[in-house]
Amino acid sequence: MDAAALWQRYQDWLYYHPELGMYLDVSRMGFDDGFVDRLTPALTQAFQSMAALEAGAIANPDEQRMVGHYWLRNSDLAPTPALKQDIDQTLADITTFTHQIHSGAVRPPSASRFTHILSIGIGGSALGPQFVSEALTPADAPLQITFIDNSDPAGIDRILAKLGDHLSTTLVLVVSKSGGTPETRNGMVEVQHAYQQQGLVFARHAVAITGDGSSLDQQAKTEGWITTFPMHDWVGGRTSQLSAVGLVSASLLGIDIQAMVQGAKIMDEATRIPQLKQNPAALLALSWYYAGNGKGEKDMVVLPYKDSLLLFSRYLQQLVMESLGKEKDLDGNTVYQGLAVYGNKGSTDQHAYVQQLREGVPNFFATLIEVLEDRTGPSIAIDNGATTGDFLSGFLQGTRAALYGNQRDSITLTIPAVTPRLVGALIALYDRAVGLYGFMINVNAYHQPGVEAGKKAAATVLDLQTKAVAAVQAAGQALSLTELAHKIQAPDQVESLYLILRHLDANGRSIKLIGNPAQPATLSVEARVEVR
Ligand SMILES: O=P(O)(O)OC[C@H]1O[C@H](O)[C@H](O)[C@@H](O)[C@@H]1O
Repeated sequence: MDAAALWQRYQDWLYYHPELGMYLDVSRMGFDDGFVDRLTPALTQAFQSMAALEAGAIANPDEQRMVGHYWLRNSDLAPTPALKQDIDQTLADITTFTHQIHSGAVRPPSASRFTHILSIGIGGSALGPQFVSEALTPADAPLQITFIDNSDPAGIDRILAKLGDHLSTTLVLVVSKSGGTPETRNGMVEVQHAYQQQGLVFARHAVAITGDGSSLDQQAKTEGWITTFPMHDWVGGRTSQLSAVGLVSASLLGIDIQAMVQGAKIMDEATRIPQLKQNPAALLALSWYYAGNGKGEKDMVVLPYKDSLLLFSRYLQQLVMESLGKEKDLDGNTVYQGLAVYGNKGSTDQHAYVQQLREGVPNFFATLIEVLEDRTGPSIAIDNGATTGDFLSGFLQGTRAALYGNQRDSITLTIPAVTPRLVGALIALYDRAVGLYGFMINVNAYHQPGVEAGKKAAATVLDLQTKAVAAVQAAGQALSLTELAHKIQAPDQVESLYLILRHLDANGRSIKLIGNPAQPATLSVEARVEVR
C-alpha cells in the first residue's frame, strides 16, 4: 500500500472518543472489507450475547453465575434493587473507611496513623491492584503499598524485612474472593506470625476483602478484624478491579476511585454501541480475530510507551489468557482456544526482544500504547530541541513503521495521559473486548476450569508429603524410595516422592536423603536426627 493509501486507511479506521480523548488505530492490521463482512454476523451475535449478559443472563453456564462487573460502573444496570443497593453501599463504605484511615479515626493500637498497606492476594485479587497502584499512586500518597502475591517464603521475608518496624503501622488487606486460595492463606498466616513475633495484635491491623460467608470472612469476623468488604459472586476475579478488590487499596493510596469508575462507565457506554467502527472494543476483538485466525495463532505483544503502565501487560495476561484459554467451546467441542499475551514497555523492549518481532518468527501482533502527555511540567531540550518525550514518541512511531515494513501487524492505542479516568477506561475497554471476542469464538470467557486441575494436583502432592514423612519417621530405618512408595500405597508415585523428599532435604527438614544425587533411583531416605 502506498503512503497516500495508507494515510487514507488510517483515517478510515481511526476511532476517537471525544470525552476520553482516546484514539484507537487499527489501520496497521491487514484485514480487508471482505474479512469485515465475513465476521459481521459473529460480531452481531456477540453484541446480542453481551447485552443479555449485562441484563443478568447466566453468562457463565458451568458455574451458573451471572457476570456483573459492568454493574459496578453503573449500579442502575444491576438486575435487582438489592444488588444496586449493595454496589452503592460498598462504594460509600470504601470512601468512609478511607477517611477514617487517613484521619486516624481508625488507627493502629500503638500509633496515630497507618503508614503502610500490605496487600495479600493472588491472580485477580492482586494483578489489578498492582497495576493500578503502579500506574496511579500519587507522589504524596498518604500510605505506601507492598504486595504478597505468592507462597514464596523468601519473597515474604523480603517484604517483611522491607516493612521492618513499620509493621506496627501497617494495614493488612487480605484479598480473596473464595477466601480459600492457599497462597493467600499462607501469606496471611506468615504475616500473622510476624505480628505475633513483634508482640502486635494482627486483628487490629487486618481487613478482609472476600465473598460473604467464605472461610476468610468467618475468620475476620470471629477474630474481630478491623472490617470486611464484600467480593460479590457475580464479579470474576480478573474483572474485579472496580469492585472492593481494587478500589479499597486505590482509595487508600489517594487515587480518585470515582474518576476510575467514571472512566470505566464512559468506556462501557462506548463499547455497548453495536457498530464496529464506533466501538473500540469491537475493533480490538475483530483485530485479534484477524491476527490469529480466530484461533489465537498469533500472540499479542503489549508495549505501553510509559513506565507507569508497566504492569498493564501482566494484568492483561490474566484477563485475556484465563478468559480465552479454553479446551472446550460452549457446545462442548474440543477447540484449544486462547490468545497469548506478553509484553513489558517501550522503548525498553526495543533493546531486548523487538529484534525478533521485526525480523524473526512472525507469530505475533503488537499493541503499542501511546500516552500523549510526556510529564507534568516542561521538558528540557536534549538534542536539536527534541526532548526525552519526543524521543520516546519517535521510538514508538519507528517501531510501528518498522513492523509494518516487514508485514507485522500492530494496533496503536493512544491516551492523553495516565489518569484514574483513563486507567478505568483502559480496564473497561479490554474486559469488553475479551467478552466480545469470547462470544465470537464461542467460549465461556468467565470460568477457569484448568486452574482447578492444577490446584487439585498440588493438594495431592502435599497429601503425599504428609504420608511420606509419617512413614519415614515410623520406619526407624533407612528406606529406598520404592520401599517408601509401597509403604504409603503410592507405588506409581516414586518420582513425585523423590521430588518432595529432595525439597525437604534441601531445607533441612524432618528427613534426609542418603546416596548419590545424580542417581535418584539409588537414594534412600531416613528421619533426620535433630542435633542439639
Ligand atoms: O480471589 P481468590 O478467590 O483468592 O482467587 C485468586 C485467583 O485464583 C484462582 O486460582 C483463579 O484462577 C483466579 O481467577 C483468581 O483470581
